[in-house]
Amino acid sequence: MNIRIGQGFDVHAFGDGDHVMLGGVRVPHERGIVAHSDGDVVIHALCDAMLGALALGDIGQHFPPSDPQWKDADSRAFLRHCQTLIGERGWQLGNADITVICERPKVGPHAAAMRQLLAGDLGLAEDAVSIKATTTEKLGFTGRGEGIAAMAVCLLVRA
Ligand SMILES: Nc1ccn([C@@H]2O[C@H](COP(=O)(O)O)[C@@H](O)[C@H]2O)c(=O)n1
Ligand SMILES: C[C@@]1(CO)OP(=O)(O)OP(=O)(O)OC[C@H]1O
Repeated sequence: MNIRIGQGFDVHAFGDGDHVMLGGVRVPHERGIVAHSDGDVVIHALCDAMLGALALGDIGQHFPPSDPQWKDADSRAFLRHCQTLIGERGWQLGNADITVICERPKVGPHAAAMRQLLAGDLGLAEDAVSIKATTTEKLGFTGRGEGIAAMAVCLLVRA
């Protein structure tokens, strides 16, 4: 087969702070994120999609939350690592589609910046990186504003 598909999902709770990192973009918010790293759910979900397409486990196996090396880490380092793994195995990322799930912050105003940054990091055209967002109509933990979630799907093609 010359194509592979991968999917990823991540959740983080809101905590103290004044911003959330989403797709490498610092988004002002009245809450922060509880996480070992910078808590970027967009990048974590995307990394899990990339690792899933390679059947190489998940982000926690590559960057254990018990390892102080990853405390407050910039999640873009995880993304670059996953991109390297893809290249080493003779694949290249075709496209990625990501959905952020939260009531707030509003993602739409920051989506273009996220696409630009992620596409740059991944060596892709911006139209190969999609960022979408939805609320859960005030239902569940995202609806109550307790946390934020992201889902990602990606396609790998033979290099
Ligand atoms: N955090 C969010 C959530 C949603 N959006 C945008 O609003 C649209 C409507 O959301 P519904 O959950 O009511 O369907 C959605 O399609 C997004 O365009 C957003 O930007 N940020
Ligand atoms: C990213 C890592 C890094 O230690 O920790 P967290 O920032 O807590 O994020 P999570 O989505 O739980 O993924 C696990 C870890 O790999």
